[in-house]
Amino acid sequence: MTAIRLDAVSKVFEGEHLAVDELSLEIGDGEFMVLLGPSGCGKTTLLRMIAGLERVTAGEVWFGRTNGTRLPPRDRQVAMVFQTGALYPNRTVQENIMFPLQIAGQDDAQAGSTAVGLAQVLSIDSVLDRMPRTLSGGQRQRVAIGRALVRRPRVFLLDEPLSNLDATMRTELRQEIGAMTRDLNVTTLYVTHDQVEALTLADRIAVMRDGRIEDVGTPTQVYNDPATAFVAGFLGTPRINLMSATVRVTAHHRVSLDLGTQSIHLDPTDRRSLILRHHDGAQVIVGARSSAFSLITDQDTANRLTGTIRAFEFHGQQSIAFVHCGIEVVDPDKVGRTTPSHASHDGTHGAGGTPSILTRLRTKLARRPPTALPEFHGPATHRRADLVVELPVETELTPGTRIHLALDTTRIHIFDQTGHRVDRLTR
Ligand SMILES: Nc1ncnc2c1ncn2[C@@H]1O[C@H](COP(=O)(O)OP(=O)(O)OP(=O)(O)O)[C@@H](O)[C@H]1O
Repeated sequence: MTAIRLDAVSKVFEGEHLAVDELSLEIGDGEFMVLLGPSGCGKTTLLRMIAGLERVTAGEVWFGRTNGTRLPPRDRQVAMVFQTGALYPNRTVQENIMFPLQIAGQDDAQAGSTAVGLAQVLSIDSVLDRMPRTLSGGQRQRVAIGRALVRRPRVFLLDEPLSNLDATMRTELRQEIGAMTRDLNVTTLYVTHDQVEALTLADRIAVMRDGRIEDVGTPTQVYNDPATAFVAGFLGTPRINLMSATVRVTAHHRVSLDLGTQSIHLDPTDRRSLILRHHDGAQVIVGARSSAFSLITDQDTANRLTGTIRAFEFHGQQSIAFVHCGIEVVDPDKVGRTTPSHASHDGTHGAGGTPSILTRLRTKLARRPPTALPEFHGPATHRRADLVVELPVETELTPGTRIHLALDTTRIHIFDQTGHRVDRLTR
């Protein structure tokens, strides 16, 4: 069953800032959904609209079969934890956790014993009598989580709850949050811009950009089969290489991807050949993760790219080479942003055919001078033009060395000029 359904939800701040743009999303009962996206894409705003802390400008928020769009926060059975869990400074840990139960009318003994039980699960039972100011950041977050969960909410919302913790504490608490929410079977929406948190915690990830969702799926789906170049670029370290290419089709329907000074050829049996063979001359973007390349010595290998090492870094488990191949490399953050995403379509009309605030806002945004918008191809800085390649740690290369790389074409993704996949497998 669906626990939360967002139906074309939008938020406009101060009459002109479109923070969330007709966003639709369903979260299943007991599901752990992670909302992942860069700073400012609207994650917190969306969470606050679900909690009822922010009014929606348009669209609807459903909790199961109840339309909760206009419900006051206290009637939504939603609990929220923020970046820094705000605690009552003059109450002990136990008093903080049991407080929501007391407010709900439970007697002190019962509320106290529930709080102690939850504190044990959260590994803070040894600090029950301490005041918040004497706790570490991680302990404070645990108390905030305990206080949020003590009333068994229908929906648990977490807004970057680990961002102020050190790396060790982050990993520890991350695992505990995952285990606890699954044990309690509480529907959870977790906001982060950290891809590791998203990939490790989520049942499904929704990747947000500019107030919209670009992709939703399991961690494996969004990582291995991303919907857009932006999603491909947001997940994975090092970031995926996006190469500007032109499709070339020979008389025998052999497809190659012309990268400017070099080219790669697709196997005739590769399904991408079948997709691209009718698109001779089309401009595409080829996505290849750094691990899809390997260093070769044989100059005759098909799909060989030649380049010069610009920088070479030791990363412990592997080495990373920055290779100048003379190929135009595309910035994932800029693809598909030639116009503001929210200006690209209209259609939202108020009653009686009057353009709604969203339609008027989109028109206004579309009229802005193009100088305000990012360019499709950024200036070809040296760094942007490098391919980033993962090599075995024992490899030793110095800047200036000329190398040959084989590209495993079965692992590439093909995007159109707007950054949408043309060779998607799943979903
Ligand atoms: N109260 C407000 N008034 C005006 N603009 C706002 C308000 N709150 C948020 N915004 C704007 O809405 C956009 C989305 O903000 P939001 O905080 O939801 O993003 P976010 O993805 O959560 O970012 P971060 O990861 O940095 O917290 C931003 O451009 C932000 O400046």
